[in-house]
This record gives sequence, C-alpha cells and structure tokens, in this order.
Amino acid sequence: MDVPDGVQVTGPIEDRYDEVLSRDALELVARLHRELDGRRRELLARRGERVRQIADGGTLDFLEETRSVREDPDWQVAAPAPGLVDRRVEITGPTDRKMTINALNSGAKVWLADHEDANTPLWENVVGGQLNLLDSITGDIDFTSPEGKEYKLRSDGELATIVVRPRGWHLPEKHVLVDGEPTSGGLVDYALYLTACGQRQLDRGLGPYFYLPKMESHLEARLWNEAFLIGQDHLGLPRGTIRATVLIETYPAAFEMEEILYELREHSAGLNAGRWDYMFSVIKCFRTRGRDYLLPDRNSVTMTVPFMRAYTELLVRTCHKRGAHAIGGMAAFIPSKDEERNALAFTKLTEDKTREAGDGFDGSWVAHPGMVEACREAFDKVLGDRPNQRDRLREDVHVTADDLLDVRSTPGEITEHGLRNNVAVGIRYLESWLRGSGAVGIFGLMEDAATAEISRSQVWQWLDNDVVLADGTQVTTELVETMIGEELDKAREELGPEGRWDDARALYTELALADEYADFLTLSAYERMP
Ligand SMILES: CC(=O)SCCNC(=O)CCNC(=O)[C@H](O)C(C)(C)COP(=O)(O)OP(=O)(O)OC[C@H]1O[C@@H](n2cnc3c(N)ncnc32)[C@H](O)[C@@H]1OP(=O)(O)O
Ligand SMILES: O=CC(=O)O
Ligand SMILES: [Mg+2]
Repeated sequence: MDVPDGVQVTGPIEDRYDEVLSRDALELVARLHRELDGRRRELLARRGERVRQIADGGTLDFLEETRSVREDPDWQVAAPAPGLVDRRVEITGPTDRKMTINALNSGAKVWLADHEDANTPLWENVVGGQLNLLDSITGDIDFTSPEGKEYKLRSDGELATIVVRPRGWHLPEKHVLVDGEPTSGGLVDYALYLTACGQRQLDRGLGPYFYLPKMESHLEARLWNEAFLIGQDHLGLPRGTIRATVLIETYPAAFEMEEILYELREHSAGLNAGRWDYMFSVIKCFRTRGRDYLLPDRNSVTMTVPFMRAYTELLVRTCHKRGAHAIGGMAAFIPSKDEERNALAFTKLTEDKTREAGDGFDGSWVAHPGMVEACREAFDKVLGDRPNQRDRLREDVHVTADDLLDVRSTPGEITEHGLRNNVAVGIRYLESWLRGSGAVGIFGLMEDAATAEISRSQVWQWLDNDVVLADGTQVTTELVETMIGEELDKAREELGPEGRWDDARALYTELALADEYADFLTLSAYERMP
C-alpha cells in the first residue's frame, strides 16, 4: 500500500483493498480531515447544546437569521442530473456482493447503496462494499452463492442509478487515522467512492451521487458542500458534477429544509423524508419533556398522524418551490411467506406509496426487490409518462412550527405489547448488527439502525417519564429487565443459541436503562467492534 505522510491504515489489508484505499483516495481523506474535521466536531458539539436548551424548556423554530434565504424567490437548485430525473422507485440496501447485484437488477430507478442505517461499519464491510461498488461500475461483478446460485448484472441497460449513502457526521472511522486522529466515517466513505468511481460514473454519462444522512442543520450541509468542492478540485472533476439528496430525518433539520437546499444548491438533488430517524429524533430531542412529547407504540405512529403529515407536506412544498425532487420514505414492509401477512404488507405498502404520490412526492423508497413493482404502480398512476412532478408546487400547503411540533395530537396507546416489541426488536437487531449485518427482517418488517433507535429510545423515554401502560402497569426498570430476559430466551430458542446474544443483551440494557441517554446506538456498538 502506498500511504501518504500522516496517514495510517490500521485495519487488515486484504486482497484488492489497495484498489479503493489508493494513494489518491487516502490523500483526499487526509485533506478533508485536515480542512474539515475541526468544524465537524464543533457542529457535533452544537447538537449537544441544542438538546440541552430543549431540556431546559427551549423549543425548535424556523431561524430568524436565514429568513432572507427563505424569502428570496430567485434561487433554484441545479437541474436534475442524468440518471436522477425519474426516481419513482428507489431501493435501499447494504453493499454486500449479492445484494449489490440484486439491487441493481431490481427494476428500481435508483439504488441507495447504504453505508449507513443498513450497514454495520465493520472494516470489511466498509472496504468490501467499496470494492463491490467499483466492480459493479466497471461491469466486472458476479457472485455464486454457497448453494450454487449464480448472480450477474442484467444486460438490458435497465440498471438502477447508484447513489451512495456515507455514514453520518457523528460516526468515526477508527481504522483510518490522519495525524494520529480517527477520521470521519462519512468523509472516508465519500472519499473512497469519489476517487475510485467518480470519473468512471461521469464516463458512463452519470455522476458521483450521494444521499446525506442525519444532518441537524444547514451548517452541517455547508460542511458537506465544502467536502464536495474539495473532492472535485482534488480529483479534477467538473464542479457541480457531484449531486446529493439530503435526508430530512432529524427534528431540527425539518426547520431548516430550505436552507439545506440552498447550501447545497449547485450539488443538490433534493430531499428525502427519512421517517424512521425522524421519529427517533423527535423522541431524542424532547425525551425529558413529559407527556406532550410522548409517542404511543412505535407501530401505531403512522405517516398520517398530524406531526408526521406536517413534515412530509412541508418537505414536498419546499422542494418543489426550489425545483428539487422530493423523495418519500421507507415503507418497512417486506414480503412474507405467510399468505395473510404478505397480502397485508402489499396493501399497506400500496396505501403508503399511493398517498405519497398523491401528495406530490416524485418517488419513494422500498426495502426489498419484491416491493419495487407495487411502488412503481402507485407512482405510475400519478406520474404517467412524466418523469417527476416537480411542477406541482403545493402552494396550498402552509405548515407552521406548531404543526411540526404537534406531537401531543398523535392518537394511540402505550401498551405492554408495544413495550415488549421494542425490547424484542432491539435485542434481535443489536445481535445481528454486532455480527456485521446492519439490516434484518424481524417480525415481518425491515429493521435497521433507525428503527432500532426508536425501539430503545422509546423505552428510555417511557421510563424517564414514569409511563403507565394502557393496562395500568407502571413501566419500571425491573419490568423492562424481566422482559429483556424473556425476549432473549425466546430469540435464542427461535434463532439458535450461537451468536452474540449476551453482548446484545448488555448493549440493549445499557441503551434502554442507563441514566445517561446514549446519543446513537451505533456509536455505543462501534466501541464493541474490532
Ligand atoms: C430507515 C432506513 O434507513 S431504510 C434504509 C436502510 N435499510 C435498508 O436498506 C434495508 C434493506 N433491506 C434489506 O436489507 C433486506 O430486505 C432485509 C435484510 C430486510 C431482508 O432480507 P432477506 O432476509 O434476504 O429477505 P428475503 O429472503 O425475502 O430476500 C429475497 C431475495 O431478495 C434479496 N433482497 C432483499 N432485500 C434486498 C435489498 N434491499 N437489496 C437487494 N437485494 C435484496 C435477497 O438478497 C434475496 O436474494 P436471493 O433470493 O437471491 O437470495
Ligand atoms: O434513513 C431513513 C430513515 O427513515 O431513517
Ligand atoms: Mg435514517
């Protein structure tokens, strides 16, 4: 390996790793780290400050200091880039070799190649995923499963456009050090992909495209924009060829959507309603603020409850006002072998995508190739031959800060079933994450880091706020500990005793029961990884 001065790669170097951990890529990582990491840390500290202000009785609101950006009628984001004009179905998923091929072949218009919610950032996933991306772009990718099933890319030219989701600003990469410091996981993911694949994607008439997760402010978007300028300059790529869709999936970011589009405007490819992390963020931001911010059982918080509806309506309105795509959220339903469950999953998915298409979204997400067709049908009914509906301005939408903050009007109960489900899902998910699989089907739903965050944060919040369940039972530490033991036994029996069950139990207990609320489960879990 040819490693620049000041850079150390401490993870094991396997066959072909040097193709993505190239000198060029590591030079870019070093430059990004030296120029941007101080600001990244400052911005992370500001997040903590905002949570403290809310805990002390503060709230969230649209920003006074950026009013001129919102009121200026004259700016628009860049015109949609090639491969990102028609986005009616987007599939998401991890970048392991088999799923890379399956996602690209799925018939979806876009594949969100995920190094975030759906990925455990094990070193071999981080680097191996990049190699799979590179091979899929050079066309040199195939795979044979242990059962002998063979996989290769379809040859009819209908492959999904690749959009890579790097890790969020909070996650470090401990296997790449610059000047002795761990680097930003997101910047490493970005730099490796841009270096290996940026020019190659341009040569194919596409471009280096990204989905940006978990941002909490327009200043964090400004930092990504600077990373894009540095990356393009460093590699000699024309300015504006990088495009990024930002997930609006934190409560604070919902108040800065327009500013986020503005910061990224020459690189912007729109916004996405990251509904699961959004729910997590609502709980997290107001977790100590009592009954007004208590949500009922996770699975009863649908997209039609008032605060969720306000958020998606504002997202469509904001995007289309600025010429940007508005992309809908993840319906977590996945096909089931049980006929009844399967029918219900398809009914729910169709309802969800039909509502989004009717509301003006330009496309939406599915978690599984089996759901691509149903999503496409829902959008086809509204879009027909048009590639998107960015011209639907939704000037009828008027969402206020109070609408976004109206958690209190969410109908539903907190039940024993909901509590137990949170415990069961949380433990099963963490066990899978610790073994290297960051996305898993549990009880008929796709679970990933975002949904699991809800499952542990609700329990923490219900304990902190002395919640009494619908049947009159008080939520106590002892009750949750008993459920953890019971659900662990069930999971072991059902899925087998081998695996990291004891670690999952310890981690879930820490995340749900500790006095001090952990910012991200992935940070706590990453500390337990080699
Ligand atoms: C909140 C958010 O951030 S959402 C975005 C992040 N989350 C995700 O991306 C999760 C994406 N989905 C998945 O990872 C998977 O669908 C899971 C883990 C939930 C379920 O996967 P499986 O247990 O393999 O499901 P199942 O057995 O039904 O899969 C059938 C086939 O579809 C493939 N498949 C399933 N989901 C996907 C996917 N998202 N991308 C590509 N291929 C997929 C499987 O690899 C399998 O292929 P095979 O028949 O060739 O072996
Ligand atoms: O990343 C998507 C979400 O819903 O969270
Ligand atoms: Mg998310």
